[in-house]
Formats: sequence, C-alpha cells, structure tokens
Amino acid sequence: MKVTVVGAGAVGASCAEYIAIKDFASEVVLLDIKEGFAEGKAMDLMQTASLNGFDTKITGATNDYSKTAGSDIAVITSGIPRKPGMTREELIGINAGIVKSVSESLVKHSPDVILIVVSNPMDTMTYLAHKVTGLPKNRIIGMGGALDSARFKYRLAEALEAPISDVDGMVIGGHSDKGMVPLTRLATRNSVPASEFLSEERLDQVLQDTKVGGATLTGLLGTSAWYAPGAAVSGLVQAIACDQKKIFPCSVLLDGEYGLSDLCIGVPVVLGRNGIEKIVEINLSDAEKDALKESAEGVKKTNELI
Ligand SMILES: NC(=O)c1ccc[n+]([C@@H]2O[C@H](COP(=O)([O-])OP(=O)(O)OC[C@H]3O[C@@H](n4cnc5c(N)ncnc54)[C@H](O)[C@@H]3O)[C@@H](O)[C@H]2O)c1
Ligand SMILES: O=C(O)C[C@H](O)C(=O)O
Repeated sequence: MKVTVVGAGAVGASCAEYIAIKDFASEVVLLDIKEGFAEGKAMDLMQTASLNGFDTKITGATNDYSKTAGSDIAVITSGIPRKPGMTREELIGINAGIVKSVSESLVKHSPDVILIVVSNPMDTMTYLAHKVTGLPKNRIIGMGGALDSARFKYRLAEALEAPISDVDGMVIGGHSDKGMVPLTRLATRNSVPASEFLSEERLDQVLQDTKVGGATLTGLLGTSAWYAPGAAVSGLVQAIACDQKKIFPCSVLLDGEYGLSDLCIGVPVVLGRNGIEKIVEINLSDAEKDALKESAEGVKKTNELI
C-alpha cells in the first residue's frame, strides 16, 4: 500500500506520522514544493521509526511526481492555512490553483489513485478535484466531517463530564464555521441519547462550540490546527487501505442523495478498498434537513468562485 501526502507542512506531516505509527502502509511519500522540506520531514519521521516501532518507509520529494507513481491513496494538504479572524473560504484565491495543479499531477502518475482532499475551503476544493480529474465519484473524498465529529465528541464529553470513549456523535454538512450540522439529536453516551443528560441550552452550546472548533484553535495557535486533522485523515486512509467498511462523514459528490446535486458536502459514507463504497442516507428531522440545505447553499456559493 503506497500513500502519497502532498504538502509536508503541519497537517501533511502530522498525517504522515499517524499513518506510519498505525503501521498499515508499506510506503508513504511526502511531497512539497519547498526545496528539501519534504525530504527533511521524511528523514526526521524515519528517525522516529525505531522509537515508535513502525516499519512504514517514509520518503520525501521536492515537487517530483514521478516519486508518487503507483500510489493507491493520495492526500492533498498543500495550500495556505487561515490566520485568526479569517474564514476558510478566504483561502480559495490561492488554494484553488494549487489543488488544481496538484490533483492533475497526482492522477497523471497514479491513474488508479483514491484522492483525499484536505486543503480549504475543503468542500469546494473536493468539487474542484472532481472537475479537473474526472475521476469516478467513489475515488474523491473530502476530509472535514471526521475532524468535526471528533471535535463534537470532545465537546460532548466535556459537557457530559464523561470519558470521550463513552460518547458518540456525528457532524454532517459543509466544513465551514456556519455550515456544519452537528447532529445533537443523535448524539449518545453509551447508547443513551445525550439529551437525557443535558439541557437543550447546554446541547446548543455544544453545537455552537463544535461549529467554531477550527476558528477557536486558529485564534489560539495563530494558524490552523494539525494534530486532530492529521489523525482524522489517517483514519480515512486506514479505513480505505484496510478495507474496514467504517462509516465516516465525508465530503462527497452528491447526485440526488439528501435532495442535493452537483456539489460536494459532508454526509455519512462507508469507506473501504474502493473508496466511497456507499453513501448512507439517514432520516433527518425537518430542522436538520433545513440546516443541511442552508449549508449546501453556502457551499454552492463558494463553488461559484472557482
Ligand atoms: N479539511 C480539514 O479539516 C483541514 C484541517 C486542517 C487544515 N486544513 C487545510 O489544510 C491546508 C494545509 O494546512 P497546514 O496547516 O498544513 O499548512 P502549512 O502551511 O503548514 O503546509 C502547507 C504546505 O503546502 C506546501 N505547498 C504549497 N503549495 C504547494 C504545491 N503547489 N505543491 C506542493 N506543496 C505545496 C507548502 O510549502 C507547505 O509546506 C490549509 O489549506 C488548511 O486550511 C484543512
Ligand atoms: O480551521 C481551519 O481553517 C482548518 C481546518 O479546517 C480545521 O477545521 O481545523
């Protein structure tokens, strides 16, 4: 299993590290445009192999896509991150050009690749990757919902004063401050609805905190987060590489599912060796349907900018 990660910055390196530590891939290629940067990150990570006990071979490349040839999965993290006070949508001017050229180069060297798009604004970048590569829709996956759901669980556990392993929850919709739809109605603590433990007001606070999860961290760090994003990507890569058939909310091209078409937005999917094996249509309440529709309108507006 060969995995390429384009962009050896904060998220790309974190993602490569988690993939290596989980030890399911034979090879990870890190590629960056900055001279020597990916090679340096790869060497540093390889020097953790004996300490962390993995056999995955990590190599670096400076913009040389021949090194990525034959990749089974490629992750696109290249592009600029936001600074405090910015929205993800404001990154489109620079990141669209980067994602376009990177997607084309990846597919040219690995025609059978499954692409995972991370660069922001992620739903629009995933849609752009479809437009420029023409890959079948099961082979382009946007990562946002897995991260947003992890942040939702963090906030739920905080409110419930429970261990995170005791809670479950999912966020669908666009990966944006306004567009996320945390499904509080379906959140649980060990199979019991969270609403049995928390007031409506407290659950709403959990929802609001989840939606601005990325912005909160950007305010604290001065740039956007990388540990949870890297871990979330590694989870998707592992589900595909190991044919796990796990459900994750991912940004995928919709063709009538949830009453939406011609956009990529976060919905639950089954991930396995074919990438998106199935889009799972769950029954949403009227309020959740309205929130998803509004989120889709926001994503479509951003798509118009490409
Ligand atoms: N979808 C998500 O959930 C999510 C989560 C976190 C970050 N992000 C996004 O991921 C992107 C990367 O964030 P980061 O914190 O790692 O940024 P970063 O600046 O640390 O790293 C980005 C890397 O991309 C490289 N790069 C730029 N243009 C390139 C090109 N044409 N080819 C190859 N490499 C190129 C840069 O040299 C840099 O090393 C941002 O757009 C950020 O908003 C998305
Ligand atoms: O918040 C950001 O800009 C980066 C990423 O989308 C995140 O949610 O951490």
